[in-house]
Amino acid sequence: MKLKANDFKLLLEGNIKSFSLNGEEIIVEGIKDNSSEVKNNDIFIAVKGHKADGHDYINYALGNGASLIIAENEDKLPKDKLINYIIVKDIKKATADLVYSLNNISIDDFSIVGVTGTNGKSTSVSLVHHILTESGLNSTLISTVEIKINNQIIKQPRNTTPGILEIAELLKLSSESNSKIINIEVSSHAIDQRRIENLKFDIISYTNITRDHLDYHKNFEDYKKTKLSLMNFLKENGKIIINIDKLNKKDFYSSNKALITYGFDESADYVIKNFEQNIHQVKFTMKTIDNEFVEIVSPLVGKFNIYNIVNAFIIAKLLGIETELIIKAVSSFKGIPGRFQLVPSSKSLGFNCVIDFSHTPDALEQVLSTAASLTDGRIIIVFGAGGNADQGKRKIMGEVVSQKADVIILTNDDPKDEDPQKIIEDVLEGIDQTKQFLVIPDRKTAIEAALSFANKGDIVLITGRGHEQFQLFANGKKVKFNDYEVATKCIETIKRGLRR
Ligand SMILES: CC(=O)N[C@H]1[C@@H](OP(=O)(O)OP(=O)(O)OC[C@H]2O[C@@H](n3ccc(=O)[nH]c3=O)[C@H](O)[C@@H]2O)O[C@H](CO)[C@@H](O)[C@@H]1O[C@H](C)C(=O)N[C@@H](C)C(=O)N[C@H](CCC(=O)O)C(=O)O
Ligand SMILES: Nc1ncnc2c1ncn2[C@@H]1O[C@H](COP(=O)(O)OP(=O)(O)OP(=O)(O)O)[C@@H](O)[C@H]1O
Repeated sequence: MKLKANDFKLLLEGNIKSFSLNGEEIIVEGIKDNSSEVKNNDIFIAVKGHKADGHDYINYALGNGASLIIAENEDKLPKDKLINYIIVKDIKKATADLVYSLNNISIDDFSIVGVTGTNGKSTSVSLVHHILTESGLNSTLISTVEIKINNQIIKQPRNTTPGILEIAELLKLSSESNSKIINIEVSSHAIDQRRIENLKFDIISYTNITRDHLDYHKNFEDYKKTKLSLMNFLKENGKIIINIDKLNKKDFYSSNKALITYGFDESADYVIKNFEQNIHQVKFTMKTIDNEFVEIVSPLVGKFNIYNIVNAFIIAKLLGIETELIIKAVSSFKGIPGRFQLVPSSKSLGFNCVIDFSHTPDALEQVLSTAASLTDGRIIIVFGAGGNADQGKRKIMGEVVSQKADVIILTNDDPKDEDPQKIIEDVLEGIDQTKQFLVIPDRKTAIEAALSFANKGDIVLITGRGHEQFQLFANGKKVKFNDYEVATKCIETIKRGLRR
């Protein structure tokens, strides 16, 4: 594609501070914001980030063949050569305007569903995607666990919500596959960093807002404000869905037309009733906004998952799916890996082992309460806290676990760049040391210990890392480690020992 100065003026209307375009036309093959990905005739967008400043890589991008530099800071342009550049006031707006226009992506062609909240995003969007595809509709899923168009995996996610250029690429691919419904998880980081620039949501769903990511956000109020600001991206006739048991209606648009509520609270538009569960399934009744009574059976377990199911039900209804189809699809959705995932082989040892991704105080509380309601035996938990993340939540996680578990084994999660011992000490501050507890930093040994302690009827909960495949240590060290696989192997070893 060849673009002239006037084309850029139109595309970046009102955003240009200064520019210098040498020659008649600029050849544009692609748009990149990472210098190492730049190829001949790509535009390089220089972004000042949290770790690095893209402006420092302009020379590198030019060396890779960039045909044009778009940046915010004119002082950082190379002074020793004649280059094509445009200085803009707002780099995120410029990125979104360019990438969507040059790829002919019209946001209005899509129905975009955004799920946000501290916990329950991946489960909710994945279930919506399952309901849509089971009902014969094309759908795109953008989540922490996977990125899929219909049943085809497109790529492994790096973030919960990808950056502007990656979202644009996924919308383009979706369009080519005739998938016009986009289900995307929206993290608070993504809202703050404007990764969702130019998107317009048909539906925005809030699962809950509890403590997390206070390493990034100044305080809880700032975190909540960021989450709530997602409503600015709602289409004019869009809908907001909230869990009324967990969130305050007053924080959301007051217009009853836009807001749909669910919960056990009788005042909700969708009221959950008569819930019962065992380790394999939940069953409940739901009174819908149309006063229908719907019976739901799902292999997902836990009261928190009932919320996720109802959330997905409402989204699917708003997208036009028939109630009967939704009920059928919900009953066949086995969940996503590492979310209250049962390790079936533990059954033969007389106890249940469950892998769960809880890594916030609220998620731990939900999962421990669920486990407690499912057994008269003990709850043995293997848990830790992640590095490079909210340090203040560690003590609270220790307190929650002390209140709800019978045996606590404190271990390493993903320490990342932090000293694992320091993380353990932060969690220990919250642990009730009169409880039965052990500190076993090596995660495999901790899992082995928990599984060896378990008696008939107990539940062993292994939390914090869910589906993750690698344990992350300092200096980028990655060690293959999946909780489900490790637990399965340990159970096999215990069984072999018993047979001898
Ligand atoms: C702190 C943070 O959130 N960073 C995110 C942010 O990166 P950034 O823009 O700040 O990037 P940076 O590394 O400072 O670099 C600045 C610029 O220089 C460029 N650069 C850099 C190096 C180089 O050699 N050449 C070059 O051009 C980079 O491409 C970038 O454009 O924007 C990137 C693109 O969207 C994200 O991938 C990246 O996520 C990092 C990897 C991350 O770990 N983020 C976590 C905190 C996060 O976002 N988590 C949330 C949710 C988690 C949850 O739900 O629990 C998520 O949405 O994933
Ligand atoms: N609705 C909910 N309320 C509270 N806790 C929940 C809820 N749904 C799931 N959880 C807990 O949170 C964990 C992560 O679930 P899920 O992946 O769906 O959430 P998420 O918001 O996408 O988190 P992440 O972005 O970190 O993956 C689960 O393993 C469970 O412990």
